[in-house]
Amino acid sequence: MGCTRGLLTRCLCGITGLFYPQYGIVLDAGSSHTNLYVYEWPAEKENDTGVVHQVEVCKVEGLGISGYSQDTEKAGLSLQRCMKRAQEVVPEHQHRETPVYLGATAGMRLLSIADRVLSAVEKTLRSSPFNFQGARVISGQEEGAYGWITINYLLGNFKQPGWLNFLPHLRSSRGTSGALDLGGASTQITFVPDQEPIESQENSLHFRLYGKNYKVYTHSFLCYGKDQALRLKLASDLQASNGSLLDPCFHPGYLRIMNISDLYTNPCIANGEQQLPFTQLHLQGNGDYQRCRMTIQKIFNTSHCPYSSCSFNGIFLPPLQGEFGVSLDARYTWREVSGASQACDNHVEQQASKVFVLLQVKAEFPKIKEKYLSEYCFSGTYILSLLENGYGFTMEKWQSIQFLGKIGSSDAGWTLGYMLNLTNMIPAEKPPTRPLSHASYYFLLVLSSSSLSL
Ligand SMILES: Nc1nc2c(ncn2[C@@H]2O[C@H](COP(=O)(O)OP(=O)(O)O)[C@@H](O)[C@H]2O)c(=O)[nH]1
Ligand SMILES: [Ca+2]
Repeated sequence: MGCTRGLLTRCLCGITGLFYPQYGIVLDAGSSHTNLYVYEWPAEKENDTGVVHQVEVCKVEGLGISGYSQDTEKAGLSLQRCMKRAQEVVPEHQHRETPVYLGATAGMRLLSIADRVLSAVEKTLRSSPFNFQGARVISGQEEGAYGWITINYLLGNFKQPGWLNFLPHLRSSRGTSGALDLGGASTQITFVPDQEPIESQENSLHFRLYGKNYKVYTHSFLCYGKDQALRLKLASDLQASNGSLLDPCFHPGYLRIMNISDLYTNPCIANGEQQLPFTQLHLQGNGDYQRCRMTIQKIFNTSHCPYSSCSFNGIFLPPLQGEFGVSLDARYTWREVSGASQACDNHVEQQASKVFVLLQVKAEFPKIKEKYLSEYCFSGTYILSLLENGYGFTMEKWQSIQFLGKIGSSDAGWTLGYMLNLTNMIPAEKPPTRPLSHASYYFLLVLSSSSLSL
């Protein structure tokens, strides 16, 4: 319908344009995999809180984009299937106006040739019909901040009930939730501490959202995502071994042979390869939850703290306060956390029961891919160690932790917060409460103009 003719059609266009939901696309290029998210919101409410929601998630097949460093073209090609899926989800007449963003996280922070991979990815995204808005490596601080914004936006914690505007002195400082995100190559902790000031500048964020100021603490531990943490642990265990390891963090019956060079050609592991008199690691599982905790404990250096309080490796951490949501990737880990001691602690008397244990773990978690299943003992035990020994979540504070997969229809994770920020959908000031919504305002306008022209 052409929108250039008379007032009435122009207004009608205005109204129908308001009724079209709007869309945004974000690709989360993680160290182990990429997910594409499509978000939707009603056009006339975009500055309200809690109205943007996820309508599609497409898991990109293959590696995380940093895994294509030897063949960067494939990094771009790997995204094509999900980009096609996004074209089916977003109505065709809105493709050109729909922004698409790609944010890459820790896997790309660790890659020296990240730019080459990003330019291959950019080529694919530019060739799509959407409005390409950039592909970049986001910082650990951004990843923590946007994860915090996502969780609190979806929980409605930025929404101040309307009646409080008439009694500002009574305005409830409705609390916000802390956000914990455990990836494969990094992990983030973000929350509003009670204690002021935040002693280290690099951990301090200031937000003004919907008319309220937030002083937020965040830290991203590069190399402490669960995949890199395993490498840190093995590199430490290796120093006191002759090339074969009985590892309590793997279930009995687990066998793995690794090239030492694969372990040490990784920016997370400080050099140590040349001192080793062997080139391969023979790893055999002999699951023991408590001993596994002890071998993991070694990768958290708590020997020095230049602040009033620290987490580990000399990083400032104010006293924990409030509720915490553990986001997305850790959801998988929650299954592992709840099954950790079971997945590790199978004292095995004889060969037969080793097979039984493996089958039992498989039986317990039939849908889980073999790759993840084999690391259940380690990854479940790792998140427990990270929370308790790394961050100091004592057992009673555990009640304050919610393992979040989705909040409503939307995955918890940094991508929604990233898009809200880039599309300016979180105003610094609270939008004026409109007596009428745009749509009803237009409708009345049309009604009055058509009665005039009749
Ligand atoms: N157990 C399990 N883990 C998963 C699954 N999918 C992804 N993960 C893990 O979740 C983590 C995702 O990390 P990712 O976001 O790629 O890395 P980041 O760049 O550090 O954020 C990795 O450790 C993956 O192995 C799954 O289906 N099951
Ligand atoms: Ca991630």
